[in-house]
Amino acid sequence: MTLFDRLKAASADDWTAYVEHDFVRQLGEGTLPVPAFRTYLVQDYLFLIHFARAYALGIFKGRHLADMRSALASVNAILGEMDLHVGFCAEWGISEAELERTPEERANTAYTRFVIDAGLRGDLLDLHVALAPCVIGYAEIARRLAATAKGADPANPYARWIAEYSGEAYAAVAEAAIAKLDSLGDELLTEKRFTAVSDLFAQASRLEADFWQMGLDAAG
Ligand SMILES: Cc1ncc(CO)c(N)n1
Repeated sequence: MTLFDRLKAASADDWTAYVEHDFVRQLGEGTLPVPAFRTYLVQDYLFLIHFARAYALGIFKGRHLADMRSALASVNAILGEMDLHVGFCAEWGISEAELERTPEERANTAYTRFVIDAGLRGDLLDLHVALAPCVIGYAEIARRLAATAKGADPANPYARWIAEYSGEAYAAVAEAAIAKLDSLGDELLTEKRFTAVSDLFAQASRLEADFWQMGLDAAG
């Protein structure tokens, strides 16, 4: 069993509330109100900036060159993908100026700063456990949606989002994150520490669910 599967099993209810959130269900069915998705997209731009900062912290916290290099590659990948995200936002009529000027929603602040704090206070294992629900969760969500008729239907307005996160490139990122958790666990996890690490995973999963809810709330 991977450490990721063990963490997921220990937080089964929080995990399910995140990956099967109403926002996700409506995204898959193509019924999600556009204002909910737009709010989500703008906030996700702001989220990704802090996500890059969290990986940058991984360079700082790395004990081995390999850890520092893989964190650097992640920072590069996220910053590179910001262009894609900006382009995707443009398709939804969201300009770069709007992305820049929109204030961060509190659910976004809570989540991103929680992850950064987990890494600041702890070590690389704490940081990667706090990051796991984001990276690995999106792959799991999109894979499930892509396997449904409505999720795979090009007429679904959210088909591109589903395709992006269910694609091979993102699946490889998620697989790497699962493997990274295992190698960090081998190095740093003790059974005594499991509860604290599991609490981080559960909290990050709840904050992901709040992030979806933020989108739904914006649609009223
Ligand atoms: C809120 C959130 N979680 C996870 C991901 C996956 O990278 C994302 N883009 N946004």
